[in-house]
Amino acid sequence: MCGSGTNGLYGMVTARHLKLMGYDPTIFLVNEYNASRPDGFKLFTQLKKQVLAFNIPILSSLPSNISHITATHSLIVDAVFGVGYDRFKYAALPRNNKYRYAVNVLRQINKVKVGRRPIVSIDLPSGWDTNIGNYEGHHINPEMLVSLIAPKLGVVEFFGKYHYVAGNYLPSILNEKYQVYVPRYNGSDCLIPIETQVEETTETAEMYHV
Ligand SMILES: NC(=O)C1=CN([C@@H]2O[C@H](COP(=O)(O)OP(=O)(O)OC[C@H]3O[C@@H](n4cnc5c(N)ncnc54)[C@H](OP(=O)(O)O)[C@@H]3O)[C@@H](O)[C@H]2O)[C@H](O)CC1
Repeated sequence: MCGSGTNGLYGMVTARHLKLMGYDPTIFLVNEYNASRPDGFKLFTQLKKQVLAFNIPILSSLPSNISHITATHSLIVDAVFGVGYDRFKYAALPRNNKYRYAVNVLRQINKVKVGRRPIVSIDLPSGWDTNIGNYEGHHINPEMLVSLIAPKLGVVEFFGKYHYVAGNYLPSILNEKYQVYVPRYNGSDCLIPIETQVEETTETAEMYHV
């Protein structure tokens, strides 16, 4: 599920990789990239062409029946919102807004108990605030999170099973300037596993031990 910002572009790239690895992804594009952001828009247009050339379907609307999604897909990649998410803007969106719908679909998928489909979030679980995380507690708790460059402040409360840091492209000058904590990559690795503390709640017990 891809949003209309850079996080969504990462989702499209993920779909391309999955296809090349032999999987059969479908992209649900919540909205077209904002044309007033020329660099990103160019990238979006190119990526869209590329994924279509790989025969990856791009849907602009999701089936209203969640069970249809979970029956046809074994894993959901959440690339709807990343650090560009604005919770105040979200709160002001009308009830029938497509971003709201996408976030609600993710929440519904996350609640499914029988025939559960894991969610992998890119950079931040959609609906989480960069600094304060899942502030009202009603957004998704994905099984896996891939933090880009460095984990954001808000994900200290990420209790999913897998957490990785990826995106080893922060120049040291910026690292020093902003005091960003980036764990050390091992050799040519592209990912760093971060230990997670799976919180023992009824929900996580059902998720991981049953
Ligand atoms: N910038 C970097 O150096 C890096 C970014 N990375 C990746 O980029 C994302 C952040 O990308 P950004 O485009 O800034 O934001 P999002 O992808 O989170 O998307 C915001 C878009 O969503 C639309 N939208 C709709 N409703 C809302 C809402 N309530 N709040 C915010 N945004 C909303 C919005 O569209 P508009 O048309 O409304 O402007 C935005 O287009 C980051 O998370 C990484 O994945 C990497 O980290 C690399 C470095």
